[in-house]
Amino acid sequence: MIQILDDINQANDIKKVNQVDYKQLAREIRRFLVKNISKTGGHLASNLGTVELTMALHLFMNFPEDKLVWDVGHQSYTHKLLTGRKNEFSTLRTYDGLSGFPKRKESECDAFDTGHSSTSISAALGMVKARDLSGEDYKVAAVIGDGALSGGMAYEALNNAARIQSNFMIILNDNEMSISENVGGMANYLGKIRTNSQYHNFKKSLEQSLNSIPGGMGNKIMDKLRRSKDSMKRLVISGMLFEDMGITYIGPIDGHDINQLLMAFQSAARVKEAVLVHVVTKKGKGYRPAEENPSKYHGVDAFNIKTGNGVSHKKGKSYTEVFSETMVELGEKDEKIVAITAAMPSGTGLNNFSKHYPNRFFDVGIAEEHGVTFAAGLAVGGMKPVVAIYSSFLQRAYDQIIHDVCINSLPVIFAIDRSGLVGSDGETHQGIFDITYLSHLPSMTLMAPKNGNELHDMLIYASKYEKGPIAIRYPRGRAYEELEEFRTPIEYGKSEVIYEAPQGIVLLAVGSMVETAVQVKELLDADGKEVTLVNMRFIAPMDEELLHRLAATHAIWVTLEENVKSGGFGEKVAGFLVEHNYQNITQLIISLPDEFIEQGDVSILKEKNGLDEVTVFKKILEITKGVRA
Ligand SMILES: Cc1ncc(C[n+]2csc(CCOP(=O)(O)OP(=O)(O)O)c2C)c(N)n1
Ligand SMILES: CC(=O)[C@@H](O)[C@H](O)COP(=O)(O)O
Ligand SMILES: [Mg+2]
Repeated sequence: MIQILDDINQANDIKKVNQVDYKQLAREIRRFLVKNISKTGGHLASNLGTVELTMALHLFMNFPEDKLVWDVGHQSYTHKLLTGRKNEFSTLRTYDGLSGFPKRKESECDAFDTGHSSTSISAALGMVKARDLSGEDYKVAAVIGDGALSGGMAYEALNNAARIQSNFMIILNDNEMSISENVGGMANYLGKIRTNSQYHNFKKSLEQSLNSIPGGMGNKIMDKLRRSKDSMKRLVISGMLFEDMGITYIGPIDGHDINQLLMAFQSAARVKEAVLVHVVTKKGKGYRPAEENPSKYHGVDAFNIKTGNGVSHKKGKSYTEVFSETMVELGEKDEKIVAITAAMPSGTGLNNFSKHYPNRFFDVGIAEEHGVTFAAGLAVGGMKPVVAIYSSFLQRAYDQIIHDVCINSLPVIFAIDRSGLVGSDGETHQGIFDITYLSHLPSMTLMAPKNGNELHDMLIYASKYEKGPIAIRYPRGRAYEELEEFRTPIEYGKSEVIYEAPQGIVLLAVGSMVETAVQVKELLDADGKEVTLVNMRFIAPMDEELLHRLAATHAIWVTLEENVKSGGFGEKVAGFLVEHNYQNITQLIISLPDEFIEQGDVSILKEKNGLDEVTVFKKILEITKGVRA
C-alpha cells in the first residue's frame, strides 16, 4: 500500500498530495496516531477527531507564516505530524521528548503555547491586531473545542472580537464532549444548531439555488441576507447568538469532509470581521474503543491496540481514589456537603459522588473562576462546598479565592489534586505554585497529607471546620501507603512528629516529601546521624510551637516540599528563623527551582531537580560538614 504520509516531512508538504488521496492520508494519520499513542500514551480521542480538520487547515493555511492557535493544545498531534515532527513521536511526552502540547520552542509552526483551556480566541485576536497594526496580511485562526467554549475567557474574547473589522477565523470544533460529556447552556445551544435538520435542508437547498445563479450573484444575495436585520436572516442563518453579537457564523460543517471544510474556510476568509466556523467532529473517530468511550480515551497511558486495555499494572490506590471514596462517605454523613468540579468529574474522582448524590454535584464546565465564586455562594447559603480542582487549573481562580472566599471568610474546602510534579503534561500542568499562591492568604488554611489515610482524615477534619476556607493539596498518582501506624487525630495547626531525636538534624517535610524524608532518614541513620522527622501536616498556619521547641535542640533544619522555592514552605520557615532570631540554626531548603519544569517521568524530574533521596542526603552531608549537628 502506498504510504502518502512518508512523503510528508515538513510544513506545507500536504499541499502536494492529490485531492483523491486525502481520505487515504487521513487513514494513515489515524493509524500512525493509534500505533504511537498506544506505546507512549497521550491524548488519543481528541486527536483522532481532528485529523481532517487539521489537514484542511494545513491545505488552507501556510506555515509558519500563518498563525494557528490550538485551544488547550491536546489535539495538536496531526499539526505536529504535518510540520516535520513525525520522527519524534516515539518520544511523545517523555523527558526531552516531543511535547503533547504546542510549544513555540519546538517549532516555528506553533504560534502559541497552550495546555490550559479557553485562551485561544484571546491570543489569536491579539495576533490579528498585531498583524493589522504592522500592515501584514497573514491568516490567523483559533481552534477551540465545545468544552473549551464553556470557559469564561472565551466569552470575554468573543465580546472583544465582535468589534474587529478584519478577518479572524474562529474554528469551533464541536464533538459534543469535554473530557466527559459537555454540559451547560452553550452545549445545549450547539446541540440545537446541530440537530435542526429541517432547517439545514432548507438552508442547503437555498444555498444550492443561490449558487446556481451565474456571475456570483448568489454569493452577493447570501451576503445581503447575512447583513440584513429583518427576520429573513433568522430563517437563513443559524448560530444567531454569534451573529447577534457581531460575529459571522458559518456552519454546521461536517468536520470529516475535507472539501466541505475547505469551502467553509474559503467563505470565512472573505469576511472582514470575526467569523466562527462551526465544525462538527466525532471524538475518537476511527478507533472503535475510543469512538464508543471517548471519555476513557481522552488521555491514556500505553494500551493494547487490539483490546483497548491499558498495559501497565495498577500500583495501589491513588490519592484521587481516596478522595473519591471519602467524598461518598462525607456525602452520606452530612447532607450539607456539595461538590463542584470544573469539567473534571473523572480526573478529580468526583464522578463517584455524582452518582450517589446527583443533586449535590455540580459540573460548572471549564470555569474554575466561576466554580470558586459559585462555591462561595453555596457556603453563604449554608452548604459545605468541596471544590475539587487541579493545582495548576486553580491558578486562574486566584482572585476569586481571595475576593470571594477569603475576604468573606467562607468555609469552602479546596481539594487540590495534581499538586506537585504531574509528569508528562509538562510546564502547563505541574502543580508547583499552590503553596506560594495560597499559604500567604489571610484566613486560608493549607494542609498536605503524608499518605492516603491522612488525606481521608484531613477531608473529614475540613468538613467540620467552619471558621474559613481550608485547602488540601495532594499529588497525582499512587498514595503513599507506609507510616500507617502514625495516625494521630488532626489538630488545627499541629504537625506530627514521626521520629524524634534529642538533637541533630530535623527534616520538616510537606505532604509527598514525607516519603522522601523517610528514605533520607534511613540514609542518614546508616551514616550515624541523629535525625528527627516531622510530617508538617499544616503549611498555613505552621506549627510554630513545635518549631520553637525544635529550635532549642536541633542545629540543622531541612525543609522538603514539592513546590517552587519562592513563597514556598522553606521560605516560610526561613522567615520564622529570622523573625525569632535563631542565628545558630543552619537551614537547607529542598524545593523545586523557581523555573517552569518540563515534561517527563516524575522520578526523572525529581532527580533532575534535586528532590530525590540520594541528592537530598548528599546535600545534607555537605552542610553538616563544619556544623555541630
Ligand atoms: C483551565 C483548564 N481546566 C481544565 C482543563 C482540563 N481539560 C483538558 S481538555 C478538556 C476538555 C476540553 O474539551 P474540548 O475543548 O471540547 O476538547 P476535546 O477534548 O473535546 O477535543 C479539559 C476539561 C484544562 N486543560 N484547562
Ligand atoms: C489536556 C488536559 O489538560 C487534561 O487532559 C490533562 O492532561 C489531564 O491530566 P490527568 O491525566 O492528570 O488527569
Ligand atoms: Mg469537545
